[in-house]
Amino acid sequence: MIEFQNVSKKYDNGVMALDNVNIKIEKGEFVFIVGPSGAGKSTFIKTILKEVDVSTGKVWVDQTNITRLHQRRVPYLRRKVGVVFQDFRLLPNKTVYENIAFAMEIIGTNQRIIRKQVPMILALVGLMGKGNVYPNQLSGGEQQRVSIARAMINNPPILIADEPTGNLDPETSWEIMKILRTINRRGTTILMATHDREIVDIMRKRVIALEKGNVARDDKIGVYGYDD
Ligand SMILES: Nc1ncnc2c1ncn2[C@@H]1O[C@H](COP(=O)(O)OP(=O)(O)OP(=O)(O)O)[C@@H](O)[C@H]1O
Repeated sequence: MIEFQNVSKKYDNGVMALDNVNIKIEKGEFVFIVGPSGAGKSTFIKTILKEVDVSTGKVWVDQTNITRLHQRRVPYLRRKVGVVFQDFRLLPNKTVYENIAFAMEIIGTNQRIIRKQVPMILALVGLMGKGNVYPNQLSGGEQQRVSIARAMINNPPILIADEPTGNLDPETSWEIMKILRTINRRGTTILMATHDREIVDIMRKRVIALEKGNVARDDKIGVYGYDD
């Protein structure tokens, strides 16, 4: 589903953010990406979204070599990868329903389908009946649920979650993890970058640790393994 073959990324300032990275992630896996600050986690994620171009090596996403992908094709790549961020990134002037519907409108889905699908995804994330409220009327955990709903509404095969629990208390974080686990069990490949030790240690999933741009660990059932 995702493969990095000898991938290096050197930024213009000379920083080697990824240094000969080889990683293969199969369809349906749940993978944690951990590592100290500056280890290359964000660069790794941005590479999959083609927000950064690699310096050398090849990146495959859903059977496409995206290192060769024409800029014109990038929107199609992004449809295959839902993304959730620590800070939710919802549109403040749109309701919950409109935030999610917007993700369907921009790919040309007709309103009849949107009206049917949005309530279904709201039910999946446990927000039934919240379609008409605005993001600032919701708790952090609820906003993150909206952001997951928006990321999943077009049913991408891959979901990237970049520190999705970073702004949430432990109890709310676990509610979010339950939703991600449900989505994963339905077949979506999930990649989650995190600094949350408890979650990584309890979930017992594959853990890839990046350090200074290198894969320092890659364990089928791994642990967080840092003191921060
Ligand atoms: N646009 C950029 N230009 C130059 N250097 C960059 C750029 N983005 C990141 N870097 C550098 O590349 C290295 C890896 O950064 P990256 O953001 O990928 O790490 P990270 O593991 O995501 O860190 P954090 O946990 O703090 O988010 C760091 O040394 C960083 O300073």
